[in-house]
Amino acid sequence: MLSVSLRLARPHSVSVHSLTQLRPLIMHVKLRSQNQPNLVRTMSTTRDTTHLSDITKMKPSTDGSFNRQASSFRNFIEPGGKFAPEKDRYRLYVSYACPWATRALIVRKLKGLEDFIPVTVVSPLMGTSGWPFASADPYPGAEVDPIINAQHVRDLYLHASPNYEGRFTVPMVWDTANNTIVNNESSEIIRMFNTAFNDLLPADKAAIDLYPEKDRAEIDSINDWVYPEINNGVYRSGFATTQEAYESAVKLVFSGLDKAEKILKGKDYLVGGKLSEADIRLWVTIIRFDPVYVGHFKCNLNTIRAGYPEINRWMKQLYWKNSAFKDSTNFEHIKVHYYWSHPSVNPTRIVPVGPIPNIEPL
Ligand SMILES: N[C@@H](CCC(=O)N[C@@H](CS)C(=O)NCC(=O)O)C(=O)O
Repeated sequence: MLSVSLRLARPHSVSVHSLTQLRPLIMHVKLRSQNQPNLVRTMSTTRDTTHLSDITKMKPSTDGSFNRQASSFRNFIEPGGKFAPEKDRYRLYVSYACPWATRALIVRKLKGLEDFIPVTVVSPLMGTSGWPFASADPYPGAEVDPIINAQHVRDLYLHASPNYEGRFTVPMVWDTANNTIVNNESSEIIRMFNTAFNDLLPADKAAIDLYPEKDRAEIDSINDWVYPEINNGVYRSGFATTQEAYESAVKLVFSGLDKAEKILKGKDYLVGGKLSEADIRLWVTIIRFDPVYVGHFKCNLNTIRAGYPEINRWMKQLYWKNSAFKDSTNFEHIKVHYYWSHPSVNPTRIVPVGPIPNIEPL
């Protein structure tokens, strides 16, 4: 059975268009459901960490709203620092499903860092032990961990910090020189990638600045509402456990989209007439909106394609005209992850077939 799903592996940017195409995926998902160990022996510990990795054990606040935990590893790669920029010293761990990880993938590619910072992709089937590598779940497109042969992302966290009590999230940047985690906060990872390696990069890549001094105030002011209202807003809508918490979250999502629609009217970019981190941070949520958030997270007051023509145009242009965006997007991993990995939201784990297409042509 295992070899069946491997043989049917498809290139990562192919989207699921029909029931026939979904079949191998469904077989894989069934297999995976039968194999969910709660306690996994890691390189450094055998303590039960399911309260940190099992999303169904996540506690909402008393009013039913979802609160995201702050990231724990907040070091910076910088010239002259403990974490100096060096080729092949750092590894980026990602899920193609995850919007925060996609931020890091896009910036890595835009800055030409593929030869400097290798990437490892996890399986989209995040279960009770968190994100699995291909050795634990050989899902098409997933990879094994080449550093410590971790079975799950949590093994790396516990290797770096055996008493770690946070969540085992991606994206995460690993330092092979010190065998530790540098950073697991995407907003900081993209800032590091934007500048830290500039001295090692060819001039054209070093010159790319996604957070230019002159536009910083405007980028910051957009990020300040895009994160709570849109990026995290969709999660607050989907993970709400009371009607009131859901309704206030979903309304905020759409008021955020209304603002973005106005700003993008007749424009290709949010700030300064050029691509910036503000575009990347908004885009990773918008690309998932119609395929996942409308249904799975109940953000269904409208869709991007029917209700937000300016956002839709901006999203499509970035996807179809800039390979950093398209190559960082894997609709199959995105859809399967959300619909499979949140059993409290979708207990049947059925993955909807639509929308078709996942993104419209230009
Ligand atoms: N603040 C983090 C959030 C990252 C995050 O929440 N990633 C999710 C996937 S989209 C994750 O890995 N969740 C695993 C878990 O919470 O157990 C960032 O922006 O980097």
